[in-house]
Amino acid sequence: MFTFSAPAKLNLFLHVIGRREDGYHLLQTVFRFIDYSDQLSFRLRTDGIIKLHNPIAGVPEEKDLCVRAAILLKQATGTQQGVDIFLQKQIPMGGGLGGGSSDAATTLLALNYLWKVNLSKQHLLKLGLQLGADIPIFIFGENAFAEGIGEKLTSIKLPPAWYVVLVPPVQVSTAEIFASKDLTRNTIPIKIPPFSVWQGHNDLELPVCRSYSEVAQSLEWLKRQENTTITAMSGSGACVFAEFASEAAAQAVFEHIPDSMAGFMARGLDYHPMQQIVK
Ligand SMILES: C[C@](O)(CO)[C@H](O)COP(=O)(O)OP(=O)(O)OC[C@H]1O[C@@H](n2ccc(N)nc2=O)[C@H](O)[C@@H]1O
Ligand SMILES: Nc1ncnc2c1ncn2[C@@H]1O[C@H](COP(=O)(O)OP(=O)(O)OP(=O)(O)O)[C@@H](O)[C@H]1O
Repeated sequence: MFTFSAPAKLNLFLHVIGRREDGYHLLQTVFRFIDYSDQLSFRLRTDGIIKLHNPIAGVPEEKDLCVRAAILLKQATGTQQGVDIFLQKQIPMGGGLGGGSSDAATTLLALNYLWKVNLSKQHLLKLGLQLGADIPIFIFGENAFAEGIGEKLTSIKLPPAWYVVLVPPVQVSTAEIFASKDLTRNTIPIKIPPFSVWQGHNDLELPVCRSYSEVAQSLEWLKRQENTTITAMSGSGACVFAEFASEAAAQAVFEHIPDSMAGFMARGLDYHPMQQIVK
C-alpha cells in the first residue's frame, strides 16, 4: 500500500475579470498550499478494476473525483492495471479549499508513478483540467499566480505565513456562486510583476456572504482580530481565513475562536508535497 497526501489550497485573492464564451469565468488569483490534507492510499491491482473502498457519504463512488481521475488516466494511457483506493478526508467539502480537486490531482500523480505510465507534467495538467478548473494547480506543485480559469500558472514565492481557517457549517456550490446576479465580473486586471497579494480581494465574497450569513459572520470575526496580513474567503467559500506572519500571532487568534465557530490552524507551504514526483 502506498500513501500520499492531498493538501488544501487557499486563494489569497480572487479577482473575476471577465467571462469566456462557454460561461466559465476568467480569474486572477494566487494559490497557496497549506499543511492541512486528505490522505490517499493506493493498492495496485492487475485485474483492471478501479475501486474506492470508502466512498464519502453523499458522493457516489463513480462521481468521486479520485475515481474519475483514475479512470481518466487509465483511458488516456490504455493501461490494463487497476487500483484499490482508500480516501481519508480531512479537508471540509464545499469549503473552497479545493479538497476534491486535490484528491483528483494526487490520484493522477500517484497512479502515473505507480502504474509506471509516465505521462509528462504537461500531459497531466491537461488531463486534470478536464475534471475541474482547480486541479491543475495541484499538479503544477508550486504556489502560483493563476489566470485563465486557473490553468495559466506562474510560480510565485510567498513569505512564510500561518493561517487561521474558519469552517462555517455550510457547503457552497461553486456553480451557484459563479451564476449569482450579485457577482462583479469586471475587476480591472492586474499586471505581473510586480503585484502585492495583500492588495487583492475575493469577488466571490459578496454573493456568498449575501446568501450565507454564517460565512459573513465568520469573516467579520476574523476582520476584528489583530496582526492579520490578509482576511478573506477562499475560492467560492464557505471557508474564510486570516493570514499571520508568525505562528504565535496565529495561535493567539486561534485560541480565541468563539464556541459557536469551528476552524483549524495551518502553515503555508512553498511546494505541494508531491512536487518532485513528475517531470
Ligand atoms: C473558485 C475556485 O475554487 C478558485 O480557485 C475555482 O475557480 C473553482 O474550481 P472548481 O471547483 O474546480 O470548479 P469546476 O468544477 O471546474 O466548475 C464548477 C462550475 O463553476 C463555474 N465556474 C468555475 C470556474 C470558473 N473559472 N468559472 C466558472 O464559471 C462553472 O459553472 C462550472 O460548471
Ligand atoms: N474526493 C472528493 N472530495 C470532496 N468532494 C468531492 C470528491 N469527489 C467529488 N466531490 C464532489 O465535489 C464537491 C465539491 O467538493 P470540494 O470539497 O472539492 O469543494 P471546494 O473545496 O469548494 O472546491 P473548489 O475550491 O475546487 O471549488 C463536493 O460537494 C462533492 O459532491
